[in-house]
Amino acid sequence: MNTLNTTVTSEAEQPEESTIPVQEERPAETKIDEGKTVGQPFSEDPKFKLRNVEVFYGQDRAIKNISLDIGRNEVIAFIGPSGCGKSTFLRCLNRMNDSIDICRVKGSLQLDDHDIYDPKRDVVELRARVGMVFQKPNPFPKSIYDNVAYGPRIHGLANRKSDLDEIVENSLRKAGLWDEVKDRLDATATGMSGGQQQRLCIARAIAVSPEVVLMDEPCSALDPIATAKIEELIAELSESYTIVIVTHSMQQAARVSHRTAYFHLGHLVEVNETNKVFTSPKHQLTESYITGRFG
Ligand SMILES: Nc1ncnc2c1ncn2[C@@H]1O[C@H](COP(=O)(O)OP(=O)(O)OP(=O)(O)O)[C@@H](O)[C@H]1O
Repeated sequence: MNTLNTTVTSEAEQPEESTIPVQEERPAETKIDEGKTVGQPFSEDPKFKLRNVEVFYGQDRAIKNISLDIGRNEVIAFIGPSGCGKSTFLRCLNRMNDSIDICRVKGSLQLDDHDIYDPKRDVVELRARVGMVFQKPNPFPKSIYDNVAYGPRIHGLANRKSDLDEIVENSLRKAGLWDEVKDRLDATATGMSGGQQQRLCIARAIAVSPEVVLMDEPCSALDPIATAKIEELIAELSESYTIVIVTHSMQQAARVSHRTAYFHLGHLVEVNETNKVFTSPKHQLTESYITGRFG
């Protein structure tokens, strides 16, 4: 994991600029070459192999010829200024963009060497394998137990009540929530704190045994203590799952991810090991962003 700033602390306590050491020499790359990403966008034996990906909203091209591998059991952070395409690219990975009528995805997107956009693909099954946690916790207005049991029930993962109980308990344990809720599993989930609700959403996502968890700014609605809990959880989950996290917090990217990808105006400008991105960025746009000159 990164060597920059491993202590989990609140963003409020740390101005973004203060912990980012800046290299003495300016990065060599200055221009954006469409389709070219500096650093290490490719890996051996990737979980996701994404090539020449373009995403259009109507006539507008939001993602511009991006190629990237995402490794197995890797935590990769997507960073970049608002509107640069991080969420759009993330949502391609489990076809969440399908629900937006004007959205069109081009290029080759493979999960374990199989086309994610194959028209014959079962999208419900895809989303069980590639789960998602959103910015705002969105538990169902049901009990804590039923939130976690929902996915396993619809996917037929448990034949007996005792099997379902076991899945619910294990998922809540992995999400670091079991001890807080074990005596009130029948209570309604919407009565929990924001941080608890977000951990419940993580438990719900992992209850169907996904291989990948996508997280779109999972801590942006949480206080520093709840944020720290989610970050600890990401570190634990990374032993079993591939995790892709969109974040506006560079400290968070530095704390939780192995690699960081810097997006700019729909381009993937730079990808590298997280500590390299933050200590010796190869592209001037990355450097400008991480040193707070824009974004
Ligand atoms: N549903 C949509 N319809 C039309 N355009 C959209 C839609 N969603 C996103 N866009 C556009 O696509 C571009 C990329 O947006 P996206 O939300 O992916 O960026 P982002 O980097 O995640 O931004 P933020 O950090 O603000 O969440 C922006 O220009 C945005 O306006």
